[in-house]
Amino acid sequence: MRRDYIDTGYSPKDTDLICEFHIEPSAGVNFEEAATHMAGESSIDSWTEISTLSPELAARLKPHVFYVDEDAQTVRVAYSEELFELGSVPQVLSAVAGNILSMKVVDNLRLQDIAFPGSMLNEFKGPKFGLPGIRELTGVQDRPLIGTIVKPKVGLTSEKHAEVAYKSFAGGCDLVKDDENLTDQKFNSFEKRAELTLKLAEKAESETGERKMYLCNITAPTCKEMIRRMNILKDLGASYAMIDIVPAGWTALQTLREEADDAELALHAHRCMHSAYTRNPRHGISMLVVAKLCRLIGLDQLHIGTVVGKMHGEKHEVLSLRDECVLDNVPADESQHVLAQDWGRLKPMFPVASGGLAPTMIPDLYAIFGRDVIMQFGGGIHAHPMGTAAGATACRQALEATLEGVSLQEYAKNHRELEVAVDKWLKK
Ligand SMILES: O=C(COP(=O)(O)O)[C@H](O)[C@H](O)COP(=O)(O)O
Ligand SMILES: [Mg+2]
Repeated sequence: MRRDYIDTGYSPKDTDLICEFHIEPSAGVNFEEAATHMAGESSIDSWTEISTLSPELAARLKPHVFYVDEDAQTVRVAYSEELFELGSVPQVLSAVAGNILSMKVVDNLRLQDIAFPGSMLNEFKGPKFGLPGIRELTGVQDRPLIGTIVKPKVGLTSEKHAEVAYKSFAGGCDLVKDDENLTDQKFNSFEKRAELTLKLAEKAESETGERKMYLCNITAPTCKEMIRRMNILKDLGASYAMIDIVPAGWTALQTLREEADDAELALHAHRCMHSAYTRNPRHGISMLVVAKLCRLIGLDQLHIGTVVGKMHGEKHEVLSLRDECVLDNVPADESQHVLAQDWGRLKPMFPVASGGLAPTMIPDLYAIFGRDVIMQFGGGIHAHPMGTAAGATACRQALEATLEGVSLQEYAKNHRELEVAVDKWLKK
């Protein structure tokens, strides 16, 4: 292992890929030793001196640990772009989030953020629709979008699934999605579900005069099957496809983005399983990195948390995720371990807030996110005492009240569905 990776006098080149790590050395290992091993193992080196690593090669490709803050247990590393297959997310992760997470010299190690150089951004398509394109597609320009997830998560027949989706659309939802664990089960085959639900989405469109988007889950055992399902949606006239990004994997996402380009399908990124590596603030990979990789590859909308719902995610973290989705230029924020990122030509993604939400939380959600958010209510719609359609209507009424600056209680006086939702969910 070379000893010259710590290099606080180094100023990163514009073409360098920069990573910020949280690093906790194991007992008996000093901080710089751990950082040195981490830098070497994530680039060109091994655990011991290797005769095959010539000084010339090392000088060209060695990483530079240019920022070291032992008190904050934080280092930043600049990597030459030559170390990477510029258009490959899997290869980047194999380098900067691969072996190093397993090393004995650290007790904990977390990849907090990656700042991508322009040379890498140019290798990726980014979102095809993105936030502006989704507003175009749905015809909803000046308010948050309201979505639901058909519940129960799984178990309904295709006919029943389509019926629940129709009621959600008719009641006022802009989007209806499959749940993350519904793909192609015997009780509800992908093809039958897609066909029946898209037909009823169309019916709801003609009845309501509003665009109605069905997000069918194309997560599949192989990329070939995923693409076949995507093409079925395209042939059925769908506008969207949904994918479980973590179980499906990064190669699948890059394949999907390539194939979806001609299919003109907006891509909804469900992030189930992300907590396997994002939840521990001391070890793993941050959700910020996941979000940035999704924008780089080109998903159009991404779950980022709710602050007020059932899933973990503090407000500052959720807002950092929101900014990374929507801003063209993200400023550095040391307190949140966010590196500066210029997104160049890559479009913004639509943030999605979902998980444990009830219609009565809409004022809080709007206060947190503003207009550019997709608010998704699963139980919050399908547990409404008057049924699914009323649950969706209660969400639209709560949103109308919020946008008009009227309290829910006031607005509920002449909006029955909201009144029932307030009785059920507003903390007394
Ligand atoms: O089905 C739901 C929410 O259903 P419900 O509204 O009934 O809780 C989603 O899978 C979660 O939002 C995922 O969490 P996250 O959005 O944090 O990834
Ligand atoms: Mg779900």
